[in-house]
Amino acid sequence: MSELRQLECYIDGQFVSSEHYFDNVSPVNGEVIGQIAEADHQQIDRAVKAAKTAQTGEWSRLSVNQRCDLLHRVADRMVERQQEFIDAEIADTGKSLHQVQTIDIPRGAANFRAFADMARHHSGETFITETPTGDKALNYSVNKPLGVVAVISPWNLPLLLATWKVAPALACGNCVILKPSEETSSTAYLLAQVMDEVGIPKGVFNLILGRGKNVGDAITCHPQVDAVTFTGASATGQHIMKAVADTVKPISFELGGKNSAVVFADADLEKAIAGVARSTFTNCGQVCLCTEKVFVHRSIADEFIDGLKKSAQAIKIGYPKEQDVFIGPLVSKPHQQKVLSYYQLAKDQGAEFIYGGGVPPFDDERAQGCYIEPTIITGLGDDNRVNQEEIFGPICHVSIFDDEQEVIERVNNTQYGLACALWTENLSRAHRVAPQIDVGLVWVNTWFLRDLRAPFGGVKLSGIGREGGQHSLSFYSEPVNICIKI
Ligand SMILES: O=C(O)C(=O)/C=C/C=C/O
Repeated sequence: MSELRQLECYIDGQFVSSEHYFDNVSPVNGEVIGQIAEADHQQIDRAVKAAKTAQTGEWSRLSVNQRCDLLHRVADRMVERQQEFIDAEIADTGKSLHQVQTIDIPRGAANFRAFADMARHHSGETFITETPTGDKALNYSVNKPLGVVAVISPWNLPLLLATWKVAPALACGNCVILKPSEETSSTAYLLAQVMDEVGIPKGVFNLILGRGKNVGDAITCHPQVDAVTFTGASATGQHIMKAVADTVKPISFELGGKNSAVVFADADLEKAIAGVARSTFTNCGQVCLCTEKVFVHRSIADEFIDGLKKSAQAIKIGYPKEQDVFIGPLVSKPHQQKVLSYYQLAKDQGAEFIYGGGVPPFDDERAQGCYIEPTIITGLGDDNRVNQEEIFGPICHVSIFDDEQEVIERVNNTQYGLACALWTENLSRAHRVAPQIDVGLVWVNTWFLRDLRAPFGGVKLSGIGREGGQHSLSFYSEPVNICIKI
């Protein structure tokens, strides 16, 4: 961990020091665990220019197979260094060892392998054309890289979400400027080391560190940045969209959510209780796909709520590496204050607290951390701010419904449209209801079960576009139609 005491930018194949640094603070106990560089605009310009130059250098002369073999080597090296990635992700986020070992870090290498393999089969289209006037032509398309892609990644699943975009961007032949969240830059720094060790040509992958407010626009608005892909808060997405509008560059946004879980009377109640507890409290509620609204059928409401409360009570909160810990702290003091402000709002609005509502009474260094209690509330209307605004913490509001059409309308009563989890053992109901929910992802009798080939993204305030499988290959490429007169 000592080498993570000072995180540097990686520009044009070199780790470079910066004039300014800011503290990396542990969310477990509030201690300063290191320093993070803050790039200046000259460094950002150098990184973008290096990426532009690399675009027409050795990287562009590699075959797709050579490029994808290199990305498999990146994955291999990440696996070799996985313990360092695990320790770094935990140091930055405080999330549990179980979560980091089973979700965050394995998906880093998996993202590189998945997109390296998909890119090998990224094909074009071919048409033999005969026009009404008797002209004949061969029309085909070739896929070219966009050029320099800015990847702006969030703090909730740092390595998973950075590689979810860096992998396909590189697999499609682009060069990348990665700007991780200032809250969680350590695994991105290790990724830069891996790129360097594997021999990704200089300038192809660049790491720019710093606080979004100081470096974000300088990256996204840079005239030689050809595309922007961002996962994070909807408000930030709106800001980026405005900032880059004059350059008309392609954007791919996976933004906020206010996701529902619906438990029908014909659900397997035990599975639904466990599934909703998982979709609400995983990663301390800090996943864009997490459940914040639960709709349960009246006939099973008491039993369900009792079961969900017992699940919340059984959650062990503690040190990330403590045995059986399910959740650690929230990512930062400001975020803890934001989530607590919604707990207070719920209290002020007269919500009934079924469980939680405060901060765990740690009497040790964790009292200086960003811990918070898993919370279950009920009694607020669908239009209440608590039920309309993304909280991004371990809290859900439970509402009762009576019939299918009613609950579909209530689930869709939101500005967001990312994910939904339906719990029913009735196949017809599952297939009937799922398409009526205005989101990008519907899970039935599960949650966060992911196929990297499937379209991933949201509608309304939850984002623009889809990534995953062919959708990533399409976003990170420019198809060119070539027409040959024959
Ligand atoms: O699982 C994924 O590929 C993904 O993108 C997850 C996003 C979660 C955002 O908070």
